[in-house]
Amino acid sequence: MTAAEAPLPPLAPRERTATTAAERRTGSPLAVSLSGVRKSFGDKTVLSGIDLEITRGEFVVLLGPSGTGKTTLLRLLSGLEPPDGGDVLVPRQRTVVYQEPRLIPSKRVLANVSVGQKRAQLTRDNARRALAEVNLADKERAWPATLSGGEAQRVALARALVREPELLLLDEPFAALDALTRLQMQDLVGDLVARHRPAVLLVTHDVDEAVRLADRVLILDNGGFAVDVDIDLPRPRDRNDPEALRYRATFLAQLGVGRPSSTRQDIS
Ligand SMILES: Nc1ncnc2c1ncn2[C@@H]1O[C@H](COP(=O)(O)OP(=O)(O)OP(=O)(O)O)[C@@H](O)[C@H]1O
Repeated sequence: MTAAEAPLPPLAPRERTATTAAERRTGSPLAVSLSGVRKSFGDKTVLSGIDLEITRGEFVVLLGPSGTGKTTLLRLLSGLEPPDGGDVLVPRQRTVVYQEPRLIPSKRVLANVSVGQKRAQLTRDNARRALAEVNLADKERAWPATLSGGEAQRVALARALVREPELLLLDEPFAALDALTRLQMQDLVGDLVARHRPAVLLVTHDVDEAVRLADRVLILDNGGFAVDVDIDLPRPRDRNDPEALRYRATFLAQLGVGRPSSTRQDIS
């Protein structure tokens, strides 16, 4: 079963009568709502009552020390992992991009982009448009094995885009790329998200990536969010901007790197 088919209840923002804090803050309808979500593996509690709202078009980056539950939270949102308790409301149209592109070696690039889609829902034209959006129009007949790592990851992005997700889940999608390609991919993803406006949850270990891309940064620690802060910086962002450096230093400190621990109050 694909994530898009997983049996989680869809959120229907237009049917909501009450306006949530997140909707008031951003002016956009809600895409994700978690309430009191708990998850343990054996006697290890990973998520101990998570509340989270993400609005349509909001780019949320999730940081946290290794093993704190970032991927578990992403898997809950994708529908691949059931919660032990609490409510998970996500849109039906959601898709995940992973660290590795997960292309089908025996299918050409265009077929990889449209894989799993019903003919009625998706024409080859849509797949071609998505490939053009990731600057790979000339690769539609290429085999995955002939692509560079960055190209393969752009095909994975096109495959996600073509589904027009309301929720885009990104699980360290740039982690395996070289530094220059990583920066180019960050810009590309930033542009694509601005154009398509899904809600986004990006899991990463890269604090610079968080400051460059996020509308909002969460740091997961000890089963809950130690930090939940809006990144109030104009785009495109300059990583050497003093305010960007201040966010960076604060997040690193919260993650136990650099100066002593800081919290949300230091930033806002
Ligand atoms: N299926 C599972 N069975 C048992 N334990 C699990 C399972 N999935 C995750 N865990 C445990 O839950 C904790 C959180 O794992 P998770 O992969 O979500 O962390 P993470 O923050 O994404 O880590 P990293 O940054 O290292 O990728 C870890 O201690 C992990 O060993």
